[in-house]
Amino acid sequence: MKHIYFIVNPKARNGYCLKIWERIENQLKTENLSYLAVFTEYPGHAKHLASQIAAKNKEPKLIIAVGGDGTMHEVMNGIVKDKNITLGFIPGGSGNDFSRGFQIPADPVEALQVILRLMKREALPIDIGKVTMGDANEHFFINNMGAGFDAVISYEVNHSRIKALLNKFSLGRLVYVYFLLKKLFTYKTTTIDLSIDGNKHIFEQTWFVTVSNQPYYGGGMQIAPNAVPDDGLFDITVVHQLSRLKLLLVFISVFWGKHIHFKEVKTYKGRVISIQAGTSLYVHADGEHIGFTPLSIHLQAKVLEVLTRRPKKEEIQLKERNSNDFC
Ligand SMILES: Nc1ncnc2c1ncn2[C@@H]1O[C@H](COP(=O)(O)OP(=O)(O)OP(=O)(O)O)[C@@H](O)[C@H]1O
Repeated sequence: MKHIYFIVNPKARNGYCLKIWERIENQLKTENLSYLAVFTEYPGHAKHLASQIAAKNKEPKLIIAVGGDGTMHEVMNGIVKDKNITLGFIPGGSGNDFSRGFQIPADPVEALQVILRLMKREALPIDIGKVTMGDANEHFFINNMGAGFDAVISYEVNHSRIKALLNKFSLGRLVYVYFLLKKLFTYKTTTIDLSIDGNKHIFEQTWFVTVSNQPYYGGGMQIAPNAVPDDGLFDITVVHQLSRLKLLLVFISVFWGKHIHFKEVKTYKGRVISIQAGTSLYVHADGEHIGFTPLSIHLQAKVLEVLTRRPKKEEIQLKERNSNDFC
């Protein structure tokens, strides 16, 4: 049996995650499991803790991030080069897009029970993205990254007091709507040079570009409804040449993944992507601000093992083929 470690961000969901952890701990007592739990003390600490755990010895370990997508992002960045780690996630944040995309229950105790069941089976090896920017650091993403308007919004969200206020009333997801409306009338679109697997595209008046490994971001928006995390491809979405008013319409449709039918929304699939713009654009990875364009992204195929209820890509394809044969 793998050693189990929990990395808990007590500040996720503006402190509510600590209460979530107490519920999980109570459940763990009834399961009679041996585990170690550590708490983050500052931004970036989850990455440090995860890499320390991974470096302890070469035995296979299960690390479970308890927090939001930012916590999962940090934990993943801490262990990405270690082959002996399986990652799990218990949603304790405000957005929790990892759990949506990887089919982990929204209720933390249910999520724990699912994880404890999944750990007895094979984990799913998934792709991740490596972002290379002007700085010396490597940044990896597990859900998605974005450059432009969406990254400005996620920057504002993460630095706002309103998030805390809305979280108090369990309305944390609305904070994205608030900042979208706030920035909508002042944001300046720009020309973007996008290269996807060597094919060059130029987009005028671009709002943003996202590169997705799974469908969800921004607290439940299906920005890339067809993204599959173990297919060796990213789903790229470009939103450009759109009036401010129509952007609102597109925004509403994103919750159902219907935005891809607008002519101003372009979608591609690819492995190696570079993004350059006339001005330096804000960039986020998994909703965390990581810097500014220009940048390049390389897909790392099936390098990370995660606990998920998502079937393997091959199983989904087989099911689809069987149901087509039946029709
Ligand atoms: N002890 C701490 N004190 C302050 N900030 C912390 C601490 N531990 C982690 N953080 C920071 O908290 C931030 C938010 O965490 P996280 O994204 O997990 O939660 P969230 O914002 O509530 O959820 P989501 O990203 O799903 O909306 C991260 O940027 C992380 O670096």
